[in-house]
Amino acid sequence: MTDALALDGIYQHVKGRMALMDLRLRLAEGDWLLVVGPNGAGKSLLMRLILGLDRPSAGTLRVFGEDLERLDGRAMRRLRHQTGAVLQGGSLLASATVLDNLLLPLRDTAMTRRDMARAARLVMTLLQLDGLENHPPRALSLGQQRQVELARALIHQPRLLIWDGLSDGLDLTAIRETLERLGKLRENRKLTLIATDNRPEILADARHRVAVLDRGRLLFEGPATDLAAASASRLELRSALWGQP
Ligand SMILES: Nc1ncnc2c1ncn2[C@@H]1O[C@H](COP(=O)(O)OP(=O)(O)OP(=O)(O)O)[C@@H](O)[C@H]1O
Repeated sequence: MTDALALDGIYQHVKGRMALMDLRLRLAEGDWLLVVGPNGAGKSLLMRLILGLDRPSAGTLRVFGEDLERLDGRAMRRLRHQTGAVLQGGSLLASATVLDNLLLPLRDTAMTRRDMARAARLVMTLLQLDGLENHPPRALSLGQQRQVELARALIHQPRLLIWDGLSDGLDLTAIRETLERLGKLRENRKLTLIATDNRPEILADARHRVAVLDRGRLLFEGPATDLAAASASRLELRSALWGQP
């Protein structure tokens, strides 16, 4: 079976220094990976590479078997359609309603207005946003705005979801509940998820794979259940997670 994601020897040079070093990673379809690391570890840079927004300085990156380096514009657009992204910094259009924000990814598709409305209803119900369609984003809480961004990233039924900054606008309970809701998409459609955060607390009850990134290096990658044992014997891992030995 084709991997959802395969990174081999990825390096990224940013403004005179190496910001990502020799990253190797494989995810099967339906795998979920939480990437944790302190500020500046390189999480957002990595997400941008996976989304094809930046190109790596070296190494190979395949998404659903496609080598991003070799894709022409058309193939990249096709691949982007299989991917949804929630990035840091908030990205909702302030002048549009929640519904119009949600429909943005469907703008250039052949979908009918009716199918679009159905797709919007599905993601709004999944993320418990019903009733908010005609509100402007500023009328929503930060957490609701984040959920709208998430709904927009899911409206075209992507196979891969990138969520950079789980705790932006959401507390640990809201993150857990949201991941549980997304679990339906994993069961029904084999959604692959890569999510990042700088708070190791989000790993407390993680049931999936986790990775620890620190200063551009992947210090750990594996089942969440193996992390405690690994960090008990590795000072650098404890220090990356908790900032102390
Ligand atoms: N456009 C840029 N110009 C210069 N340096 C950059 C740029 N983007 C990222 N960096 C640097 O690359 C490193 C990794 O940044 P990145 O944003 O990926 O970290 P992060 O792990 O996502 O951090 P955070 O948890 O704060 O979001 C940092 O040292 C950052 O300063």
